[in-house]
Amino acid sequence: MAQYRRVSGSVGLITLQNPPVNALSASVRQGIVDSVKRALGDQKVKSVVICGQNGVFCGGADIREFGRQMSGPPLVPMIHDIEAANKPVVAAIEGSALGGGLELALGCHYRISHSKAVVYHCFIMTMSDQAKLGLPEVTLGLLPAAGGTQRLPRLIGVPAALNLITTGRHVTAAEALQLGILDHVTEHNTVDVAVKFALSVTGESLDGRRISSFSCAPLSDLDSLFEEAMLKVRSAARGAIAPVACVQAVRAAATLPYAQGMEREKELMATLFHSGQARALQYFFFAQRAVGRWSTPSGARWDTSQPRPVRKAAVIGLGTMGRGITVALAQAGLSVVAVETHAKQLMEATKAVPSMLKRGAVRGGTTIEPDSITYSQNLQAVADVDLVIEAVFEDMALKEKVFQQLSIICKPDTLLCTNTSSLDVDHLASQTRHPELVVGMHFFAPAHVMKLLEVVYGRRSSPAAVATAMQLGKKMGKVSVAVGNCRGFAGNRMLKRYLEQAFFLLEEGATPELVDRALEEFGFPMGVFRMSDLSGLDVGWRVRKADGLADTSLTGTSARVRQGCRYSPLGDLLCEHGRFGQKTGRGWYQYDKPGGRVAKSDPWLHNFLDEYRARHGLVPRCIDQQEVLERCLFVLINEGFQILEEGIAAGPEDIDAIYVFGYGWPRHRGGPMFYADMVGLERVVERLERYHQAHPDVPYLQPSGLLRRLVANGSPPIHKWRNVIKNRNSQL
Ligand SMILES: CCC/C=C/C(=O)SCCNC(=O)CCNC(=O)[C@H](O)C(C)(C)COP(=O)([O-])OP(=O)([O-])OC[C@H]1O[C@@H](n2cnc3c(N)ncnc32)[C@H](O)[C@@H]1OP(=O)([O-])[O-]
Repeated sequence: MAQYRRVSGSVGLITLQNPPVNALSASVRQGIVDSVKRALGDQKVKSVVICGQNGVFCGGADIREFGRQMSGPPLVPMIHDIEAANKPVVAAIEGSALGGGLELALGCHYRISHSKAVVYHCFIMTMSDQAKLGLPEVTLGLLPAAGGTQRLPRLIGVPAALNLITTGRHVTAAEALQLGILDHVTEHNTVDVAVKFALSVTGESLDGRRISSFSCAPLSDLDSLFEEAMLKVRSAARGAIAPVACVQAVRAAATLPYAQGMEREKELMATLFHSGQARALQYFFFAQRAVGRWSTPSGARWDTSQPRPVRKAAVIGLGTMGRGITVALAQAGLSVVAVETHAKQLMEATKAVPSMLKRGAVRGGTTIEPDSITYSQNLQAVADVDLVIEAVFEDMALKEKVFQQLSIICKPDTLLCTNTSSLDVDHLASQTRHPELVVGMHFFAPAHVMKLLEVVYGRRSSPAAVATAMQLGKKMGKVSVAVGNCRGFAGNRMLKRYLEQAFFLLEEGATPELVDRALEEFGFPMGVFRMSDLSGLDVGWRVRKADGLADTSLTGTSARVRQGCRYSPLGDLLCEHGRFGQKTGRGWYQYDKPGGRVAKSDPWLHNFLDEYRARHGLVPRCIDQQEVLERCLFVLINEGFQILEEGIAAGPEDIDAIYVFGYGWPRHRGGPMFYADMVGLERVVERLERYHQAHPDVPYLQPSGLLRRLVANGSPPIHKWRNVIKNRNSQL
């Protein structure tokens, strides 16, 4: 709803009231319509201010209403009536003006916002503008269809509007002022300033204040500007339709009169509104927030577990991961002790880390105090820290030793975290005096850039330990997802199945190019083989060797079988040929030099595959893209259901967040579990069964118990899966 009152004698003050972000629900829209009518009809009122309750102007349309039958007054005529008003209307923007919230402000005659100059946050100095403005609809699979695509280009010009609308990025009040979105910023109380301003413009002509009457600033080569914009969104969006529609809508603003532009905006929105991509992106919006409400099977929860304060942290091991973690901690304002026992590696890190920090500071517009990090070759340097993140080589014996030492050196209440990507967290905990203070913090490379953090709780991890790791992740700007302890945790455990299928497809006749093309057309930034070349084939090989799997001396049928299941030694054989991927200039593809980035098809690899198939009596067959997608994705999804069944992840949102933020799953497809829901659970079961019949030596193709149960329960929508997971006999 919206509250209306008269202030300072002649200003009608309309306050949006819909906590927490004053989203424009039906009742808020009705409240605005009623209040504007009242203000315009009251002769004592000479001007109007619109603001939001609790320091937030408006977070936009109420996303929860999108999937339902819309009721209440629509936004477009509501904003039109505000713009057409014969009394000045001023938007007082605190907190956020996003989506429909900014579109509402663009309908007002003046916009004033809050900007705070400088904030010192531990060692980092940031220019902090409290208000954030933007049109993020594209991130929800939509476009700003309450006039945003037509007013913004008229106000700030086509290139700047294209940038904001196609990326959905939020801008600070300072940038918004510079762009011309705002008329004024203040460090004082925004509503008070807006009321004073409203009094000062009473009676002034509004002719030059209605944005819909503006023309877009003329540009010399409009066609090439839009062609370029289209190419850019198509290459960045990888199949997402909303950015393309956004470009088309802005083009309408640049080429058509306002009324026709609005018609075009409406038409384009109609194509997006009920699309699967919009559903996926809106699901993902809420999924990201759901992962913050974590819980563990032992009863620890986000709202009852108190995190400990962490001011000083240590990182052990300054290889690629350790350096990235050090940077992420320093960027979060922590004091960091960075320990590396190898002198050469330490020396390299003392050069690399500051330059990574510098690059990050330039990108983020911040300055950083390099003294926040101290380097040491001696583990004793961690004696007084609150939390340690171990990032040494992925070797259990080495990690055991480190944990035993840490347990002696550190304060008794220091949290001990491991950045292992698959090893047993409970086993590491058992090496310490306080196993309840041990958790996994599984970062993804590069650790200072990638958004995902898997927080792995062990059997004995205390609620406070989990809460502390989750909160620290958030402080580092990560999406922290709490998962249980098992081999590979959630993400890598699912990935293993996906990789296996990709190898099997090669054995059966596919090429890396075919598999990668199918996955990239699906929306992954890189197919599985291009990705393996980038991350290095030797990483998995080392793990397989440690597990006793990578034995290429085996011949005959046993060469392709391990523990009674089908196994492909292709990756092991490539490594034996010294083909580790980009770093050696050869992998599943060839590169112009070691470290080269451009993957080229490699005739050697194709010959190698032919010979391999001939050696093992495998007759290559024609494999199409659909089979590639079904085999690779459905097996990964199936493992996801198994993970849910075992309680390793608490809900499908956790798995989807892990895959979107950590593994490049296209966001406009919502994540693997949402994708399964979209495809239809029955179909997933049917295809898995079919592939399992064809490949009985691959047990993971058998549909998981939970997947079958969901189908038996009538394939409920994804938001009801948790009920079935909780209640094994659920009939919903
Ligand atoms: C014709 C149509 C044209 C217009 C289209 C649009 O406007 S499309 C919209 C364009 N607008 C956007 O895309 C803006 C989306 N919102 C944001 O980006 C951020 O919420 C924020 C920056 C406003 C505040 O960040 P923060 O970290 O302070 O807070 P937080 O993020 O944790 O959210 C707190 C709670 O509020 C909930 N909620 C939030 N917004 C909405 C909403 N619009 N609706 C419903 N609910 C919303 C959120 O789910 C969470 O609920 P929970 O989990 O507690 O039950």
